[in-house]
Amino acid sequence: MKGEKILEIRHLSKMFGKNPVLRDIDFSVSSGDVTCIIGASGSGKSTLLRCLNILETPTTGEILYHGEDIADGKVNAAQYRSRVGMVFQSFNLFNNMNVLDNCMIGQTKVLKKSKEEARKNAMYYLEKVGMAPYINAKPKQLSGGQKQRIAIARALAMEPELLLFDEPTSALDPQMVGEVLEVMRKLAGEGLTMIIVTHEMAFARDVSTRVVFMADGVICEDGTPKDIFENPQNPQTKEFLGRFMRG
Ligand SMILES: Nc1ncnc2c1ncn2[C@@H]1O[C@H](COP(=O)(O)OP(=O)(O)OP(=O)(O)O)[C@@H](O)[C@H]1O
Repeated sequence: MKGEKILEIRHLSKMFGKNPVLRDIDFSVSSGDVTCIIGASGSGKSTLLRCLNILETPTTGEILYHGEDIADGKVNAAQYRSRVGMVFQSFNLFNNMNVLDNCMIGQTKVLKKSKEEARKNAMYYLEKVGMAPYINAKPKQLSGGQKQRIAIARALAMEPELLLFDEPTSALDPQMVGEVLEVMRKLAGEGLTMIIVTHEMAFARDVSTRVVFMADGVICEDGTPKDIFENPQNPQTKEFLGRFMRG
């Protein structure tokens, strides 16, 4: 249901050794939100996203998924990830499988769907990202932009409640960035709930419903794209966006 709270993060901190990478993070995500997380390199954006996908364990704090703490080591990570999916910078496709099998395996193994149903579903989402003609190809035969569109179709085929994107265009050649952003823009338009860590400021400004600015492991500012891009309040946000505007 639109507006229903999906994730609530409370007092989340993460240390790598003695290095505090996330400090007292509080924020929540509701159905229909398209949240872009922006900030300088090393500010902790990817680490936060990885905590939300149980790829990192917070040092302290809670991550509540519909009220249940997923940071306590007790949840079934594969089941959770079928509800809260993730798209990675480096695609993470199975290179020995063709495109169709990449988009079916999670559905048959984790969701226990029949092959027939999984294939139908995979085709639907491959169609959506414009990759249906490539079902028999192996990832190594495809461009970075095509691989990322398959990774997105694979994640969508699980029909997640929330999809996390960790710098999905950072590993792509410039001419392929647009094709992936276009797919993401379409998904946002269709109401998919997304959290996107990105350095694509124009995308954050134009597509998101909400922008979170991070610096040094802290959320400095959290608001609408208009708030953040036209009237930032925090000096670090101003400085960061000023640098971006100057190119
Ligand atoms: N596994 C790890 N072990 C030790 N330190 C790590 C690890 N992962 C990340 N870090 C450190 O945590 C800090 C935050 O990294 P993170 O990748 O979350 O930042 P980021 O904002 O996503 O940066 P970028 O925009 O460059 O991807 C950095 O100082 C990084 O070196």
